[in-house]
Amino acid sequence: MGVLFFIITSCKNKPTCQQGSFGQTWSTSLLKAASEEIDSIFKLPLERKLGIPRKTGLPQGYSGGHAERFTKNLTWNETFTFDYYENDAEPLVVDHFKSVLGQDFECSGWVYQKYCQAMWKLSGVLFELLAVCLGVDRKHYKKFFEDGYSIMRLNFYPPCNNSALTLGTSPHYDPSSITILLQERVEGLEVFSNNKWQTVRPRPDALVIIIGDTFMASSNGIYKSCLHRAVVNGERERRSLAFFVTPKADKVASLKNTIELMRLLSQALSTGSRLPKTS
Ligand SMILES: O=C(O)CCC(=O)C(=O)O
Ligand SMILES: [Fe+2]
Repeated sequence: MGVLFFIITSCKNKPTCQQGSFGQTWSTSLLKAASEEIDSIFKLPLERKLGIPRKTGLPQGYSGGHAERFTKNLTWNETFTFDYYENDAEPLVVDHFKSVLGQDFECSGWVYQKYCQAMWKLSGVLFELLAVCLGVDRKHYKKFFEDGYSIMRLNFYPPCNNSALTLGTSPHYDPSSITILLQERVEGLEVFSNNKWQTVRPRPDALVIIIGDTFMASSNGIYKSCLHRAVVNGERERRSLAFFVTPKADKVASLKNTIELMRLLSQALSTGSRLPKTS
C-alpha cells in the first residue's frame, strides 16, 4: 500500500514541506521522520520552550520533568505533550503546532499529524488482536475505543553525568488503555518483570506496546498493566515517542461484557482449552 505523507526538506529559516510517496517502506520512514523531528522542539532556547502555553494540572505542553505526575524527585527529561483526535476534516495537530510554536512549525506539525494518524490506525488493529486473544468479539475493543482520543508525548532525555543516581522517568503504570512507544537508538526503557528491571532493547523499525490501567480494567484484569521506567544515559541523548490511547472520558465498560468475559474464561480454564469465540 502506498501512503502519502509530508517530509521536511527545509532550511532553517523557511521550512517547506514536500509530499513524498513511500510505498511499502512508509512506516519505517515515518518512524524515522518522527524521531528526528523531536530535536526541532527540544533544541529551541529554554525561554521559548517555557513560553509554550500550559494549563495547570494537565500534561499538555512543555515540561522539564514528570515531577508533578509520578514523583516528588525531579526526573532527568523534557517532554512535549499534545492531544490527538481522529478528524478527517482538519489537520488538528498541524494547527496546534502552528498555534503554540509558530508558523515555522507547520512541517513538524505535519510529521506528527501523519504519525498520530498511523498510530491511531494501528491501535485499531491492536484492539482487534487483543480481542481475538481474549476470545471476545473481534470488534469489541475497537468499537469501545473508537470514539476515544489520544495523547502524544515526545520525550527527550539529555545525557546525565550522574546516571546511576538519576531516572529519566520514574517507575509507573500508564493510565491509558494501550501505549504505543517508539524508542530511537539509545536504550533506556525498562520493564519490571520476574522481580527485576529488564531492558527493552530499541530497534528502529519496532514499536513497543504497553498495556495500561484502562485496558487492564476493560479486560477484567486478564491483561495486566505493565510497570516501567526510563533510565538515563551518561553520554548520549535519548528520545522516545509515546502515543497513549484512551477511551472517551465518560465511557463506562458494560457489565454484560465483563460477565461474559468471566464466563468464557472460567469455561476455558475448566476445559483446559483456548477461549472460544463469541462471533
Ligand atoms: O522513554 C521511555 O522509554 C518511556 C516513556 C514513558 O514511559 C512515558 O512517557 O509514559
Ligand atoms: Fe509510560
